[in-house]
Parts: sequence; C-alpha cells; structure tokens
Amino acid sequence: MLSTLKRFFDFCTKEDRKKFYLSIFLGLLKAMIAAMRIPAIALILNALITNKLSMTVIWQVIGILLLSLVLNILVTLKTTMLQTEGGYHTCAQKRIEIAEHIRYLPMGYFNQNSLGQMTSITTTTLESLSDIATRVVMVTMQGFLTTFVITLSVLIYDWRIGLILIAGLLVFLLPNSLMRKQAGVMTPIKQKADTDLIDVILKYVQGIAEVKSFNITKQSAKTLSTAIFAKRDADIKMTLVTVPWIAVQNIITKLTGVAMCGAAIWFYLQGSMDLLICMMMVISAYMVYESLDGVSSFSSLLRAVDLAVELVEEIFDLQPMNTKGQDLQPSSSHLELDQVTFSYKDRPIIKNLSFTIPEKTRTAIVGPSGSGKTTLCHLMARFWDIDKGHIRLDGHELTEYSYDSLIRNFSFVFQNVYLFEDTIENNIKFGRQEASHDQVVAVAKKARCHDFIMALPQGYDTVIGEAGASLSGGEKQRISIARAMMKDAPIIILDEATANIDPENEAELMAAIDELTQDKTIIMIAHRLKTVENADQIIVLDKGQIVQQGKHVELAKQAGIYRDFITTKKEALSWKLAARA
Ligand SMILES: Nc1ncnc2c1ncn2[C@@H]1O[C@H](COP(=O)(O)OP(=O)(O)OP(=O)(O)O)[C@@H](O)[C@H]1O
Repeated sequence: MLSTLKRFFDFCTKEDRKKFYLSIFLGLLKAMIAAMRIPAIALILNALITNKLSMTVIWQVIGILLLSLVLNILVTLKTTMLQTEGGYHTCAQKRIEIAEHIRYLPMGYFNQNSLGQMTSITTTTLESLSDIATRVVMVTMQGFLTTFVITLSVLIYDWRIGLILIAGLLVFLLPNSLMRKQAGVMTPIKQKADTDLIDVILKYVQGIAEVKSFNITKQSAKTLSTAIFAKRDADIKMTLVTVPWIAVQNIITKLTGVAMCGAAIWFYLQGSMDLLICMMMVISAYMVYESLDGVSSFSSLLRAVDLAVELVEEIFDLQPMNTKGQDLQPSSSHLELDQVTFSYKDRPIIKNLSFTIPEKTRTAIVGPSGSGKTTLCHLMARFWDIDKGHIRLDGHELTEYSYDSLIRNFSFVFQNVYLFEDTIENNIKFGRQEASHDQVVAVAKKARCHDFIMALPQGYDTVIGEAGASLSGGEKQRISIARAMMKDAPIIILDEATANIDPENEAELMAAIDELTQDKTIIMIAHRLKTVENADQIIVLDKGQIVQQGKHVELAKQAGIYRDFITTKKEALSWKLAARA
C-alpha cells in the first residue's frame, strides 16, 4: 500500500504533492479531533454511573462535542478542497504533458491501436485518477491515520486492550493484501476491456460510411457488442473478486471490536480496570471498526490507482525521437538525400536512395502504389528517423535541427485532409496562430476559399462539423491549402488529389496550388500528367528504389514505369474528355 501511495505522490506535480501532504497532515488532525469524542462520551457516562451528573459536566461534554464537530467540518472542507484541486490539476497537467510528449514520438506510434489506447488513457484513466484515485488514496490514508490515533490512545489507557487491537489489525491486513493481489490480476484485464471498447467505438464511428455502404452493420455490431460484453464481464469480475474479502475484513473488524469489549468488561469485573476506562475501550472498539470499514472497501481499488499511474507513465516512457538538435535557421531550402535506407520494423521500404532537391525547384515523385512515395516524403520532414544514410537540409543533418526549427520549414497538403472541429478561421490560423482576420481572408482568397466560406451561415466563424463533415472534399482541400499558405514555409510537400473531382473544383484546386507553390521548393507525389510534365525533376520509385530520374522529355523516351504511367494518364484523360464531349 505504501508503495502505491508513494507512486501516486511521485506522479503528482510538485505543487499538487504539497496539497496532498497538507491534506494528510489535516487528516491526522481530523483523526485526533475524532478521538476527542472518546473522553467526552466517557465523561458523561461516568457522571451518570457515579450519580454526579451536573450542568457543568453536561456543558463540558457539549462543548467538546461541538468543538469536535465544528473542527471536523472545517478540516473536512479544507481537505476535500485540497484533494479535489490537487487531483484535477494533476490530471490537467498530465494531459498537457502527454499532448506535448506525443508531438516528438515517431509516427510509428500512431497506428489504430494507439488511438484507442491514447483516448482511453487521456480520458477514462486520467479521469479516474483525478476523481476516484484521489478519493481512494485519501480515504485509505484517513482510515489508517484514524486507526493509528485510536490504537495509540487505547495503548496509553490500557496496553492489554491495545495489544488485542494490534493483533486484530494484523489479521485485518492479511485478507487486505490477498484481496489486492486478486484485484491486481483483474485490473489489467479490466483496463484492456476499457481500451478495447473505446477502440472499437472509435473505429465504428470513424468507419460508419463504409459500414453503411458495404452493409456490414451486423458484423460491426458484433465486434462492438463483443467489446461491450467483455467490458461488462470484466467490471462484474472485478467487483466480485473483492466482495468476499471485504466481507471477511468486516467480520475481522467486528470480531476485534467484540474481543476488545469482552476483554474490557472482563478486566473491569476482575477489578483490574476502572469503569470509565472500560467504557472508553468499548467506544474505541466501535470507532476502530467504523474507520477500518472504509479502508477495506477502498483499498481493493489501490491496485487500479497503481495501474492507472503505470499506464500514464508508459506514454512518457515512449522514447521520443532524438530532439537534442539546435534551433537552426537554414539559409536555403536545398535538400539532399544520401544513401537513405528505412524500414518499418523489419520490413525494408526505402533502399539506399540518393538524390538532391535544389531550392525553389519542383520535384515530382511517381511510382506504383506501395513503392514508398509517401514514406519518402515523411522521411524528408523527419516524421521517422532513417536507419542508414543522411538527409540534409541546407547542409545540416535533419537530426541537427531541433524538431520545432526543422518543422518550421515544411508545409504539407495531404490527400486526406483533417480539419479540426473549430471555426474555419481557426482552422486556417492553425498555420500561424497570431495571424489577423485580414490575413486569414487574404490567404483564403488566394486559396480560392473565400467565396464558399462567405456563403456559409456564419462565414469565417462557421464551426466545421466533426472531421470536416460539412464541407465537400474539394473545399476541405482548399482550406488545407490556405492553412499551408498561412504557414508560409519554404518547402511544400504535396500529395496531389487522385479523387475524381469535378472540372470546376479541379480548376479551383489547381489555381490554389499554383498560388501556394509560387517561389517555393516543391516535392509532390504527382498523379496528374500536367504536374509531372512541368516538374524540374521526376523521381520514379519502384519497391523503394529510384528506377528512373530526370525530366519528362527524357523519361518519356525510355521504356519503363514512367512511360507506362504517362500512357495510363493520357488514356484516362482521353476518356475524361470523351465523357465531357
Ligand atoms: N505506418 C506504417 N507501418 C508499416 N508499414 C507501412 C506504414 N505506412 C506504409 N507502410 C507500408 O510501406 C509501403 C510503402 O507505403 P507508402 O504509403 O509509402 O507507399 P506509396 O507509394 O505512397 O503508396 P500509395 O501510392 O498507394 O499511397 C507499403 O507497403 C505500406 O503498406
């Protein structure tokens, strides 16, 4: 138990730890205040028995009980406030730290499983830590503190009853550790069930369009209901595992109380104990099991606190990419790849690849699906660290840059645009937080967004529906172009849209891209014939290697992947034209 408490306090921020320590101190005070009731009750009982009940005694007792009540209320209020503030503040802080920490993790962490896990930890786990854990830790601590104070006073008044109480406490702790062990086995199963359920729900909601269109509702519902029932079973088992032990502990506390009362009465009858002390022992016996009952029902949850802290710490243990670089300001956006090799786990994707991208030129990357085009673009902005070789920006290795100073140089326009559930203005300003409204409007005009934004009910203040659902694909793309323009980075990495967009949208999109890419270094995964024809260099990838490299005119003459690519594009273009005619 002590290790759990220590772990929890180490986990809290320094400022909150102070709050918890203060609340423990106040807990000790509260236990002493509670113990004030023992002499007060004994005083009045003694007066009754000895027939010496007077108004003075009554007022003395009322005074002690009132003082104990008022102090108890005040101390409880203060401790509750300290614990609540400490709990919620720690969790808010941890959420911010997690958000910051994951920025520096390699992209490999962000697969589907990590989404469920991350959501579960930042929501449910931290929520339970801020709320339940704080209470569990504090109630358990309070229970033990009160028991400690009572045991100490019992020992002072009569060591024999004190020893009975200590023996009872030792027996009480035995099932406590067994219960925590069994709960400890169930806790990871319950945590996994929580994470799985969140994961399945996220996938279900994210993929609802596919679920509907492929009519696989029942199949998805089956996965969902399996996760729901697994969580139900884990919750029930978790509770059932602790119930018998809590009952055993309740019996032990009650038996200890009975033994204390029996022994006190026996000593009194034998003449080795005063009636007053005997009555105080009886009252103490009652107070001990009152305070221990709280401990037994809450201490089974201590393992959950332990595991919750462990889960959050696991995120912080994830090794960020080497971020020891310096804040460098490159004077040119010249990129150089030198014998770059990269694998996803053990699967080689990019093999010994070298080429340069001079500043303010257009490089088109083409190649069959799965040849490594996206991976290559990600490597250039250090989304992943390479296994071998060098990537240099303005002559410096990417690893020489601090992550922030490196990423300042890149803007991305991906095919799958992610817009935040926020106003259109804020989505565009995501590229430069301090931009003014006029600057937002200016880039929106250049990115051909202004007209459709103004047609929306709240214009720039329109909140985009979840995952940008209220905008068309072309509109979302153009917002992402405006966002990239706002950032105004010297290197643009662009994954050209392959989707069949209508001619009007296509023209708007191309105009927006032309505005974005003026005077920049462009690296694009090209799908359109016109784009590759205009590129300064074309890199043709196949199975992670460069198989052709050069300008359109040279490559078009050679047999190979590039010529096949342009033939396919020309055919597609002629079908499109025929369809329009
Ligand atoms: N995060 C990842 N983890 C493991 N393997 C991955 C990951 N991302 C991509 N891959 C694999 O790496 C290979 C190259 O993928 P990549 O997306 O770079 O190819 P691409 O040429 O851009 O494909 P496409 O044209 O279809 O988008 C593929 O086989 C893909 O399955």
